[in-house]
Amino acid sequence: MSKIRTHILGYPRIGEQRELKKATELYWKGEIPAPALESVGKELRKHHWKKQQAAGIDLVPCNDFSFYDQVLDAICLFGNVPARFGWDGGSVSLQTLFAIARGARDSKAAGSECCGGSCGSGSAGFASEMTKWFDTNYHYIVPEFKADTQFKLSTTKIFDEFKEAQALGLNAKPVLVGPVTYLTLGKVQDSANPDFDRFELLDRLLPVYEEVIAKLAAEGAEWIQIDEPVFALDLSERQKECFIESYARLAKAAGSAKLLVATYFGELRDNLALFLGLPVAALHYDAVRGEAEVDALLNAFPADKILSLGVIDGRNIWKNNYDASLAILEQAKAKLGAARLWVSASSSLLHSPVSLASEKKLDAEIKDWLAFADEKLVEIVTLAGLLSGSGDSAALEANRASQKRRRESRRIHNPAVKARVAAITAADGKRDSVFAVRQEVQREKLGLPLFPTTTIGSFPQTAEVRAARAKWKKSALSDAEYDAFLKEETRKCIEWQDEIGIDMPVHGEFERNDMVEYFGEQLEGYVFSQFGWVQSYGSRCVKPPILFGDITRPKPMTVGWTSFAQSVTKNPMKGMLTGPVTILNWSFVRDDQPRSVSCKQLALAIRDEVLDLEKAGVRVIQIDEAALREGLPLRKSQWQEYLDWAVESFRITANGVKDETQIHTHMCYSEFNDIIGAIAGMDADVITIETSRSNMELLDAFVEFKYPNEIGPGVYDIHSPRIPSVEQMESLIKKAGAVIPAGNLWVNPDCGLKTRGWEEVRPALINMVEAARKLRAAALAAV
Ligand SMILES: CN1c2c(nc(N)[nH]c2=O)NC[C@@H]1CNc1ccc(C(=O)N[C@@H](CCC(=O)N[C@@H](CCC(=O)N[C@@H](CCC(=O)O)C(=O)O)C(=O)O)C(=O)O)cc1
Ligand SMILES: N[C@@H](CCS)C(=O)O
Ligand SMILES: [Zn+2]
Repeated sequence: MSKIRTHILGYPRIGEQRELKKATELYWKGEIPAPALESVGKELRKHHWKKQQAAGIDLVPCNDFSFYDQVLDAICLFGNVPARFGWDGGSVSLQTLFAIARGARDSKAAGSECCGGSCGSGSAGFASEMTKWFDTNYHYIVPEFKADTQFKLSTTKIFDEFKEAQALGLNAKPVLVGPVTYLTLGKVQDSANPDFDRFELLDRLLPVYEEVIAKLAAEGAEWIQIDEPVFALDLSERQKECFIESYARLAKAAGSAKLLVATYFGELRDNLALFLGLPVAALHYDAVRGEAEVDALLNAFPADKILSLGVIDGRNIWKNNYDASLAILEQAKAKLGAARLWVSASSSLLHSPVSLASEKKLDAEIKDWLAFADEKLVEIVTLAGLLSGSGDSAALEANRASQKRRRESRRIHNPAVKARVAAITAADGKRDSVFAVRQEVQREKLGLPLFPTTTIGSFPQTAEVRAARAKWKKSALSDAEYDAFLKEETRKCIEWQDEIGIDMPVHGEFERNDMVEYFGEQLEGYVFSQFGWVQSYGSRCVKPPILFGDITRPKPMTVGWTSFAQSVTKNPMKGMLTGPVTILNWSFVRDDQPRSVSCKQLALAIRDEVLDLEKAGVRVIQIDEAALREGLPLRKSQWQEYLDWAVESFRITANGVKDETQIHTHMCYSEFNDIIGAIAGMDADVITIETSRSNMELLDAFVEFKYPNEIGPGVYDIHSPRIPSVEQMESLIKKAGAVIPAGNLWVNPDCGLKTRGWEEVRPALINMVEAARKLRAAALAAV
C-alpha cells in the first residue's frame, strides 16, 4: 500500500510565546534594528519547519510566514504600493511594508509609522484599510487599485523563504494568495474613476504571477500552492471568467512545477464544476465546512488530479474524531486511490493557537479533548498512516476513548440550562413598551442634554495596567493590591470624564484583559488557555476562550465594578457588557451542538447580568455586538437564518429590563446597508457605530431605513493617533444632524480607546465635548 501524503496550507507565525509580536513591537519602538527583527523571523520559520518535519508532515509550506499579513506581502510582491507611501519602485522594504499597514507621518520617510491601526486621511501616508479575512477574526490589509495601477515583481521574500527551506534540506511548497482572490479582496480607490472594474486589472496582474511561478519552478519548487478561498463565496460571472483565464495562463507558466489550488471556509456549491475544471495538478478542499458536499466532489473529481482533503479543523481547537475523518478519507481513497489523495487541515493553521505543550494550568479533563496547531500536525500524520494501513492503531483507540470521554462528560451537559433555552418565549425578547414611549421615560429619568456625550467603554490599556495584571496573574501582586490599583485607575478615569464634561461616563474596562476573554473566564461552561494566542491583526493577538459546555453564570460578573464606578459620579454611569453573538463569534465554540443553541445559552447568562445591573441601580447598560456582522455566513442564502437567531439572542439578553433602563449597543467596522433591518430589529435604545473614517457615509443605511431609535455615529477615529479638532468633529456632527433628528443624536468616538494613549485621548475627548457644547448652544439659540 503506498503511503498517503500529508501537508498543511500554513502554520501560525506568531511563535509559541508570541515572539514575533514582541520583536516586531520592539522594532516599531526603535529598540531593535531591522536585522534583529529579520533574524527572529528566520529563527521562527526554521523552528516551525522543524516541528512540521518532526511531526512527519511530507510537504511543508513556505511564504506562509509574514511580519504582518500575507495579503500585505502580496501587495508588496506585486509592487501594488499606494503612491502616498513614496515608494521608489525598487525592492519594497520592510519599512514601507509597515508603513502601508500602520501609516507613515511623512510619505518620504515611510518608516516613521505612527499608529497601531491606521492614520486618518489628513496625514500624508495614511494606512491602507484593514478588514476581516472572510468570517475569521484575522484582519488583512486591503489592496488598493486605480484604473492605471501597474504591477511588477517587487520583493524577493517568496524566493528567499523557499531557498531558506532548501538550505535546511526541505523542498517546501511556496504559498501565494491567488489572483482572483487578490483582486476580489482589494478595493478601487480612484476618485477619477470610482466605477472602475478591478477585474480589468487581471491582464496586468497575471504576468507577475507567471514570473513568480516560473522563477519558483526554475529554483526547484515541486509544488506551488495558490489560495483561492473566494471559491467559498457567491461568484459573479466576471470572477468565474477570471478564474478560467488565470489558471489557463498560470498552468503554462508552471513548467516543471505543479500547482495546487486551495479553497477553504465553505462549500463550493455552484462553483464546484469551475473548481474541478481548473487545469492544475492538485486541488485542496475544506472537508470540515464542506462535509455535506464531499460526495458530490468525489463523484465529479477529475481522473488527472490529486485531491487534498482538509479533514482536520483549522478553525477550531477540538481533537479530531478519527473515525469520522477516516470514513471520509476511506471514501475518497476508494474513489481516487491512495496515490491521488493527500491528508491536510481544512484551512491554514494560522487561525489555531500554536501548541498545547505549554498549557500547564488547563483543566486536565478538557485538555484531553483539544488539539492546537502542533497537535493537529500529529493528527494529520496519524490519519494518513491509518489510511495507508501502516498506522498507529493504539492512537486510534486512544482517540476513540477520548471522544467517548468528551461525549459522556457530565461537565458538558446541564439539564437546567437546556430546559431554560427550551422555555424561551417571544415575550423574553420584548420590551414592555415601544421605543417612543421608552424614550420619553428615559429622557425624564436621565435628564441628559441635547447631543449627549459618551465613550464606547475602554480607556487606554497602558503598559502599567497590563503589567499590573501580569503581576497579579503571577501572584506578584495580591488580590487586594490589584483591586486597589484598578479602583484607583477607574476612579481617576471617571473623575476626569466628569471634569471635562462627558455626560454619560464609563468605568474604563481596566479590569478586563479582553472584551470576550474576560467574560469567558467568569462563565461556567468555558475554559481558557494561558498561551492560546491567535493573530488578530499585525502584532495584535487575541486569546479566544473555549466554550466547551452548557453555559451558566455562577455569580454577577460586572456588577461590583459598575456599582463602584457609579458611586464615584452623579452622572448616569453606562454599565458595559459584551453581547452573546460577539462572545460566540470570538470564542472557540463547541462543535457538538448548533451555534444558535450556544448563543441562546450565552444570551440567558448575559440577560441575568443585565437584570442584576438594573437591580443594582444601573440606569444605562451597553451590550457590545462588535462581531455581529462578521458572523454572517459567507453565502447570502444563509444570512437570514443567522440574523434571526443572532437578533433573537440579543433581544433575549437586552429586553428584560424596564422601560426606564436605557439599553445601548455598539458595532464597529461594519457596513450596515444589507443588515439594517436586523439592526433595527434588535431594538436597542441607542446604537453607537464607527462612522468617522467614512465621513459619516456609513450612516446612510440608517437614514435610508428611517432608523427610529437613537444613534451615536462616531466622530473620533480611534484607529488613528491624530487628535481630531473641535471643528472636524463639529462638522461631522452637523453632517449627521442634517439627516438624524437632533433629539436622537449622541456624540461619541468610533470605538473603545484601549489601544490609544492618554496623551491622545485627553485632548481628543476635550475637543469632542467642546464640539457637542457648541452645537448644543447653536441649537438652543435657534429655538
Ligand atoms: C475589537 N477587536 C477585538 C477582536 N477580538 C477580540 N477577542 N477582542 C477585541 O477587542 N477582534 C477585532 C478587534 C481586534 N482588535 C484588537 C485590538 C487590540 C488587541 C490587543 O491589544 N491584544 C493584546 C492582548 C490583549 C490581552 O488579552 N492582554 C492580556 C495579556 C497581556 C500580556 O501579554 N501580558 C504579558 C506581560 C505584560 C507585562 O508584563 O507588561 C504576558 O502575560 O506575558 C492582558 O491585558 O492581561 C496584544 O498584546 O496583542 C487585540 C485585538
Ligand atoms: N466596549 C468595548 C467595545 C469595543 S468593540 C471597548 O470600548 O473597547
Ligand atoms: Zn468597537
